[in-house]
Amino acid sequence: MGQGFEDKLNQAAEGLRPPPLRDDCFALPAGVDWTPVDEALDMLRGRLHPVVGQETLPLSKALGRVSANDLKALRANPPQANTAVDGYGFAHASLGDGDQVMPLTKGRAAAGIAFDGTVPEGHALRILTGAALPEGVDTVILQEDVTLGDGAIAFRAGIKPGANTRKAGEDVQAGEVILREGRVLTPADMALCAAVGVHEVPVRKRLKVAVISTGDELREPGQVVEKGQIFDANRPMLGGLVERFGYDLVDMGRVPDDRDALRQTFDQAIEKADIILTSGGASAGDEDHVSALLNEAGAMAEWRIAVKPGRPLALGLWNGTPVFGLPGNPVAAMVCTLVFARPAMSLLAGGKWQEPQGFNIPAAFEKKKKPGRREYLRARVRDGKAEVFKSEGSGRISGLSWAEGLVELPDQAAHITPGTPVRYIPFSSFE
Ligand SMILES: Nc1nc2c(c(=O)[nH]1)N[C@H]1C(S)=C(S)[C@@H](COP(=O)(O)OP(=O)(O)OC[C@H]3O[C@@H](n4cnc5c(N)ncnc54)[C@H](O)[C@@H]3O)O[C@H]1N2
Ligand code: MOO
Repeated sequence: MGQGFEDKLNQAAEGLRPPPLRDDCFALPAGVDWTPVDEALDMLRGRLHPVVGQETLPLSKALGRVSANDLKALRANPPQANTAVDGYGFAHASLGDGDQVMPLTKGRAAAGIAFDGTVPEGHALRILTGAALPEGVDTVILQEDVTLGDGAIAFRAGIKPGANTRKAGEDVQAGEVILREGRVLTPADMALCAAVGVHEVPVRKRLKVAVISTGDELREPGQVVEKGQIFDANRPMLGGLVERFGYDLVDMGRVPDDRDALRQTFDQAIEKADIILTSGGASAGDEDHVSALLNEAGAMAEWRIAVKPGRPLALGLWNGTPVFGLPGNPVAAMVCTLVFARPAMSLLAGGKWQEPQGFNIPAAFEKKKKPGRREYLRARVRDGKAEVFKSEGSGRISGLSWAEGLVELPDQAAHITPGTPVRYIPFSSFE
């Protein structure tokens, strides 16, 4: 290396100083448009629609599926007036004043075994819980409130008309809409459908979600690892979330930091899936091939969302199939999945936009938060207070496992001290 070269280098270096360290290395760069979380969510909400077809399933197979139509009751619940207790039934209008003594009619009414006949005025009939009210009965007295004699009962004055009975259709009327289109069927919904005679349900086909991990450093758990290599933690996590959400997981494995390999995997994934979730390579580094490839496809939006963790979220379409390029850091990948991909997938699956239900509880921690972005902290509730994980490091997977939900801190500045109400969202609220 000659003297000339060194002179040139010195000249070039003149005035060249390393940049000062920033006291907040997450400060928002000037001139970059950071999209607030709510704006990003509104955009997803406005732009996505169902992409899956329909099928009709027997009720027994419909748990967790998305209803494709409004469902109507084929029959009322209860279908006929019946008694809520074991006791004696009669017509209230036939009661005289004061305490009562009533002769019993022969026979009885039990659930599923109707009393065939009319109970004469001034008479009572033995009746068991769930039995349809026979002709001549509109009121039932609890068996504990009567003295049973030979062929007659005695009871105190004061029973109200209709006591201890359920009216036909008091819960659901025949023809009433019981569940709206887009409803994800719960075990309770199964009971409701069954009760009103709905035994077949038009549902959306299951959304198929491809999951891909990207990065040269990744190996499969159980494989031999060399220096610099790590086990792929995001894929089992994202696969687990997809299955919890009730979608079909299409596991596309790991792809190295190689644009052609990723292109091939995307091509294969869109044959098998309705949406692709990738993790890693979402920002704009030399090896961030997810964003580069989506960019190349011309249908890429690199969303720099004002959120922590999870700033780089690459959204794009690969031949019309949506791709969520999640950040590589596992904590960011999970938070972005819950906050952004979860409601988006729900719309694609024919369901409703999902607003996670959070609630305000006192903080058990202290934190000063700067303005300008929303923050999600790994959290759990103990003794009615929100505890947060000891570190906010985005690679601290143990904290994800420790947590049972997230504390959501608002976009603006906040100084949280123990006792300050904070919004806690349990993980279960995202399912
Ligand atoms: N100069 C800058 N560098 C980084 C910035 C920035 O703003 N300027 N943002 C940081 C943030 S925040 C995040 S998050 C990451 C996101 O980047 P990528 O999505 O491109 O992710 P990678 O660089 O591929 O990986 C990040 C990190 O996560 C590990 N990783 C990736 N995949 C997995 C996996 N399947 N299982 C376990 N761990 C995984 C990877 O090894 C890296 O350590 O960028 C920051 N950089
Ligand atoms: O905030 Mo990144 O999105 O560290 O994980």
